[in-house]
Amino acid sequence: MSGEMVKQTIQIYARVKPLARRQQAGIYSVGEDEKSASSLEIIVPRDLADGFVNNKRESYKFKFQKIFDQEAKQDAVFESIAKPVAECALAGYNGTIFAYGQTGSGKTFTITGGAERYSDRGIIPRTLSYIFQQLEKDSSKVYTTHVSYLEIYNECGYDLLDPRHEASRLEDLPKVTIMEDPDQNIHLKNLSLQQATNEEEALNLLFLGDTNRMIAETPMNQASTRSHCIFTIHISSKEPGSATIRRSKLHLVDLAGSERVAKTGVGGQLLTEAKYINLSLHYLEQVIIALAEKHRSHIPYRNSMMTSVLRDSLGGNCMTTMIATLSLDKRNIDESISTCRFAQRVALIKNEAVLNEEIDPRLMIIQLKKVIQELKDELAMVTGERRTEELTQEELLQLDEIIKTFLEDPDPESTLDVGADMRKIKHCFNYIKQLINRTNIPDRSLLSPDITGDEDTNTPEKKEELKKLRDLLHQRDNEINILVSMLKKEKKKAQNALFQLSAGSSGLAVSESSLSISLEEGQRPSACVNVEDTQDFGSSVHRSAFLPRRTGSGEEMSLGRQEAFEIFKRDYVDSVTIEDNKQLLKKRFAEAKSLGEKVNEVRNKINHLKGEITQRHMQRAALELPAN
Ligand SMILES: Nc1ncnc2c1ncn2[C@@H]1O[C@H](COP(=O)(O)OP(=O)(O)OP(=O)(O)O)[C@@H](O)[C@H]1O
Repeated sequence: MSGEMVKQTIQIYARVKPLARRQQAGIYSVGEDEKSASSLEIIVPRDLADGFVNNKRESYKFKFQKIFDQEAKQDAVFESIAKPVAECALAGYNGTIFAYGQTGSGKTFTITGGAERYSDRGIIPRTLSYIFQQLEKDSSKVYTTHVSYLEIYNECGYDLLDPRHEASRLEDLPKVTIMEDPDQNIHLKNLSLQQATNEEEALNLLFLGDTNRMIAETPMNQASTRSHCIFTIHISSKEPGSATIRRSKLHLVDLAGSERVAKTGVGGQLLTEAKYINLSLHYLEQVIIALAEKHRSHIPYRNSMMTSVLRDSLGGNCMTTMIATLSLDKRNIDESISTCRFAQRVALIKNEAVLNEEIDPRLMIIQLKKVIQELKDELAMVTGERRTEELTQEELLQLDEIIKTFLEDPDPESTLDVGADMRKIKHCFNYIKQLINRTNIPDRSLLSPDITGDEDTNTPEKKEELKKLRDLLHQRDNEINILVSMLKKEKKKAQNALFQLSAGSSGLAVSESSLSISLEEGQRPSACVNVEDTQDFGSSVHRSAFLPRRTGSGEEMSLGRQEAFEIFKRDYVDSVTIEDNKQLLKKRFAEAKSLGEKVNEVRNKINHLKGEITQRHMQRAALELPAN
């Protein structure tokens, strides 16, 4: 892990549920006293406090990031609370949003949503929709998304996406268990990660999980108020060709109802453990108390499954947000006060979210292999150890290309760099030796005037002549260079023309003919180059252009070349990029295909309707005729 870190306390929000018709309103007010905070004041009514020795406070004030009052709509809640967390998850940070409150206060409504109206969709479907919209827009990265849906009931974990839910009783399903690795990372056994490539697939998984949650619920077992549900979106992203992968998890958590067995006194004195309905919420509170205390080294995460699963979200590597759901009618004032108190403690917890980056091992291996080869070559040079295995066909072709470029380069400063490999250096010498041997220049003194040792060259006239001849040679060299570059241009033009020609006849022919050119060039044996050949740059192209076209080029490649091509494909540094782009292309193709199918369907419908209309017209015309 590396990269940037964001330190942030857990953000707390409150949401007040609208009053039901017969409920008596409690007294509270929402104040926007500061720029980045709001406050909620709850007044304890006199009649509730009656009967006690009344020296207790009557008004309680709590601070939240923002308070959503009764009329707040789902889209506003999503925009303020969930969108920023979803953005962080897209950027590679972990995020958690959890709803905490008493039974019936609107946790499920806020996290999942109501089923009656589309506008009642909660945070999970809206977040999925937002995330997939963003992924569609960003073609600079390759994204993979998975979801998982965990239910914790009575300290046992269940996979809500397990298809066996329908047929089996909850007790018979395999339990999700916690495993901890040596680095203290939590892994969940028996919890499935299902890939979702688009919003629809992800929503189907959410519905499947919600259905499974309801199946397990019987009148005797009001699981939803007693169980915790954690819907997790797992996102991984990578730039094509880059070795770095970012992974993030976004937990959307609907906790169990937080109410206590016996109502607390209005003052809210602490109750003993036994009075908690839900022991795991008690342990959650313990963790939060421990985290809020300074200098506490031991945090009791392990006491419950829920705190173990959410360990990263509480005082760890995560951007966490809590929504306190409140049912502020008169009867629930004390529960609301205890929910708010809990939230105030949660707000003290500091998290440190780091960018979750890791290196893709496939690309790392390719890069390291290259480095190893370079080091081996250098080592062989230094130790004088000879490398005996023959250079491959591919290496020889590459070398010839480098030598040719070097020889053609008019710049006298240019160097021939083939790396620290004795075999390659030898090959270069051989190449140049053969080149010289094959140039049948009659006057050898022109080739290397300094080593002929001819006495006559010392006379002033001879010297003058020699200088002239050298100048002439230099001039000729320049002319040759100009001609060579002209030829190259012509070659390119010819190739382009060839391309256009073939493209005109069929798209496939283009790739075939261009392949035949490269093969033709590649076939020239590297050791038999002569000056005539090297200067006849255009010839191979022209020749190949009129050669019969190869069909099924792959079959006609020699075994060695085919193998070399496979190796090249595998080891080419951009192979992963190409692979990634292929995947993207495949995805786009599938999208285009399904759109095409839809268009066809609609077209068929239109045709069908047209047919019906024509028939109606005819019927009507037939009816009207006798009347006229
Ligand atoms: N903001 C809201 N607007 C409209 N209806 C709401 C709102 N909040 C909650 N409700 C309704 O109140 C009822 C109870 O809410 P919900 O089931 O979300 O509570 P809960 O806190 O999840 O309860 P439990 O702990 O039993 O799961 C539901 O019928 C829900 O539709």
